[in-house]
Amino acid sequence: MQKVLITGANGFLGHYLTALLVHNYKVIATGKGACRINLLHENFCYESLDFTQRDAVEYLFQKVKPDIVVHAGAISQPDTCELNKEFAYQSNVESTKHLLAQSNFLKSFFVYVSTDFVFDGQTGMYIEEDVPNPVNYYGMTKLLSENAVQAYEYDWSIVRTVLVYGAPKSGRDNILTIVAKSLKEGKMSRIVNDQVRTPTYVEDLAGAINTIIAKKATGIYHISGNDILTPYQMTIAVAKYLGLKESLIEPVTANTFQQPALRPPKTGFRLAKAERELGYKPISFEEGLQKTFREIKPMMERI
Ligand SMILES: NC(=O)C1=CN([C@@H]2O[C@H](COP(=O)(O)OP(=O)(O)OC[C@H]3O[C@@H](n4cnc5c(N)ncnc54)[C@H](OP(=O)(O)O)[C@@H]3O)[C@@H](O)[C@H]2O)C=CC1
Ligand SMILES: Cc1cn([C@H]2C[C@H](O)[C@@H](COP(=O)(O)OP(=O)(O)O[C@H]3O[C@@H](C)C(=O)[C@@H](O)[C@H]3O)O2)c(=O)[nH]c1=O
Repeated sequence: MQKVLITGANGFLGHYLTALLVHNYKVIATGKGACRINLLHENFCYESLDFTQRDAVEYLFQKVKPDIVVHAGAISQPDTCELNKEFAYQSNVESTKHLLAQSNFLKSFFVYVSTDFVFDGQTGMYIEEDVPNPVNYYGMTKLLSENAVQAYEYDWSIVRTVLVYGAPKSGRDNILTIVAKSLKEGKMSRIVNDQVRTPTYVEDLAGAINTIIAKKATGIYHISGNDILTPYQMTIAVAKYLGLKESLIEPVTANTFQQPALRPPKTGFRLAKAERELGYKPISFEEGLQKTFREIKPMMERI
């Protein structure tokens, strides 16, 4: 059975990816510090790994010799990256170089999880061949990482995705669950209505990465949902779905919603290549909402 090493396994995507890949692979889930994955499976093991530490990466790769590496770990908060550029560079770029260097000895298949934030958001609905032009430092670190991956001598794949949502098992939260909690508590939320995204249900993303590994599909793939929405439209759909007060959500423009890192105004992906080559078919945003809140209903009822 082939061995897959996953970075960022304690994260939002990492948790779902680990739970999916254990059905077909020996999974070495890695993260900083202790394991936060609630999973028991004969094909699952956890190793603590700070991937900014070159020696630690070398040691682990010599120990486990992965056939496949999925690099999902990153500092995934754009504002944190904007305010801590050296830390972001070490975490998001140098780490990738350490992982690629060790993968090179093993000729491992290298899968890198990237973002719509490599684009400037001027046109939106990007295809894989469009030219990146990041507008914030997070996007720059992800693009620099992509460039390192594309120089890798053996098989690689870059999976770009957009605003991932779902029931967080660990790792970062997402706008849908953040606003759902505020609505439940009767608090106001100010949500931008002049940014455009194609939000991605986390299990669709994990499923696409599983397919890419199974097919050893190389190159760049855009993986997201099909529905084109503003964050305001997404959160109004949440209020409607949960039967909570839409009036608690105030639409604002991005320039009044001061964030340290600029956001690309219009992103979103065209999915023709993933549909053609991977048979990728994402669920609708409506279905994604249902899945998300069915999962976290017990937590919502405790608020
Ligand atoms: N969520 C989204 O909307 C999108 C995410 N992406 C990309 O998808 C990937 C997964 O994102 P997501 O799961 O949402 O993010 P999370 O922040 O939930 O997960 C990232 C994980 O990386 C880990 N990590 C950070 N630095 C290190 C380090 N030095 N050594 C080891 N582990 C480290 C974090 O550890 P710890 O938990 O201990 O901090 C965390 O568990 C990222 O590469 C992100 O850029 C792309 C587009 C959209
Ligand atoms: C929390 C919050 C967010 N927003 C907006 C900002 C943003 O455009 C959108 C999504 O909220 P977030 O904080 O998740 O925004 P953001 O950090 O921009 O999310 C990004 O994460 C990284 C990892 C990526 O790679 C990107 O694809 C993107 O998903 O909602 C509001 O309008 N009001 C709010 O209170």
